[in-house]
Amino acid sequence: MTARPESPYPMLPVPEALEVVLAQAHPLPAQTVPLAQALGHILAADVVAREPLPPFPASVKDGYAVVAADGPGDYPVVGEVTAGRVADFRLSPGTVAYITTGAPLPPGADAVVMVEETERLPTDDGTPRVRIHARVKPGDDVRPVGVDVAAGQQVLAAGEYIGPAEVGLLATAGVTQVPVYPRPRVAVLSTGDELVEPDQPLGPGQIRDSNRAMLLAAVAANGGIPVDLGIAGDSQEALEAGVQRGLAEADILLSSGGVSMGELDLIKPLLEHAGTVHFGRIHMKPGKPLTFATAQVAGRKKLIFGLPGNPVSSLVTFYLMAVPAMRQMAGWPNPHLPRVQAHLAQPLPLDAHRPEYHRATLRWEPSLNQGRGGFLATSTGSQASSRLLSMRTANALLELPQRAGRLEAGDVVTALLIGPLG
Ligand SMILES: Nc1nc2c(c(=O)[nH]1)N[C@H]1C(S)=C(S)[C@@H](COP(=O)(O)OP(=O)(O)OC[C@H]3O[C@@H](n4cnc5c(N)ncnc54)[C@H](O)[C@@H]3O)O[C@H]1N2
Ligand code: MOO
Repeated sequence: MTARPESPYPMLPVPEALEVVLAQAHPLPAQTVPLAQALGHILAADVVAREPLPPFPASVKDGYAVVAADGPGDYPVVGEVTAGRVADFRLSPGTVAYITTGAPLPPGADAVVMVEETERLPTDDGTPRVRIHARVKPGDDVRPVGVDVAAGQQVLAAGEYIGPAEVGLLATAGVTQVPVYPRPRVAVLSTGDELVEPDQPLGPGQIRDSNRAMLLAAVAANGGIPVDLGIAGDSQEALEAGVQRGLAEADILLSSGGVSMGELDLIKPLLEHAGTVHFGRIHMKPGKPLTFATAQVAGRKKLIFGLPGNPVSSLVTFYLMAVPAMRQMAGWPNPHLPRVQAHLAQPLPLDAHRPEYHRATLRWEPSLNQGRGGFLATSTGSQASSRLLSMRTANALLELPQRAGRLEAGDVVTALLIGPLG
């Protein structure tokens, strides 16, 4: 009797595999990008404001600049200051000046009365007059110099994510060349003789290549720069050429297909040859044959994920392993997918042999937790690795334990977020 074929690769638990991946993923060398391209990057240096904001005492309201000690009464309006101008006069006690929101307070004034607390009076000599109804204190409705941002204050720290507010703070500080960690370039190669381009009719035995379009989109959606390597057939030469091109052009290479036990599953041996294979199987479903390798190319370490060919397996393992690696290379201090608790909307069968990452759609349900609210997880249905419809509308992967039996509706599980909670 001959020995049964068996994979030589130990099956790593997912948390251990993720540690192995993250130990290899290092932030890319920092660069400078124009402010208009900074969104979505991680800042690589602290940002300090040189000037205070506001740089002058500024009115908070549309109304009248006054000397607070004057109190309510009728006053001549001796001038006006609108935002962007400065007063060419000094306000004396017993007079007021018209002012708009954001305009510099004229010298001599120490407070603002909003227009709703005043009344225009008829004029006899051409000088406008106003009745002030409100009593104000010095400083009322005035933003002192530096109240929003002090000169020398640190407004952003290295390691922070640049969202819209941070773009605004960079603009406030006058930083138009922004030090950031670049987005990783991620190349995507589909493998398999059965694959044709999505615009092709299907011949016998053929299917359309869905993984490449999907993974290129997933790379872009997760902050990477996608690089399309096309389809490589199941030959050593074609695969080798695809892998070499990916390693030359990108920081991370994603291949899909050809990593399990078939005679044409050539990716593992090819990666053993091209670099170091760190693991060749993980203890989970779907995506058991995920293979992770690194290669040194022109002095730079490249990461390679041999994703399983089944469309669901490739996308799930992309989220679990490649997204954290991409984030770490892009400078994220915490590269992990966010995790929340969710209540099951229906019973779910468990797998006795592997922990499962069950695709589900999470939404906020106000009636959960005795009316305090919580996330309700609705399964996407049959979880076959080939059924991409099981990823449709999924914004979470439920972390189901390896065990016989099932979970019941209402049971609480942890969920990794892979999409917006819309
Ligand atoms: N004897 C064993 N067979 C298999 C095992 C095993 O342990 N022993 N593992 C199974 C598991 S789990 C998975 S997952 C798959 C992964 O297989 P491969 O990575 O080798 O992928 P392929 O065999 O090339 O393809 C699998 C499946 O996916 C389709 N595919 C591949 N690429 C694409 C693409 N770009 N777009 C759409 N569909 C694609 C392909 O046609 C196959 O149907 O292996 C099991 N087998
Ligand atoms: O792990 Mo495979 O992904 O079950 O189909």
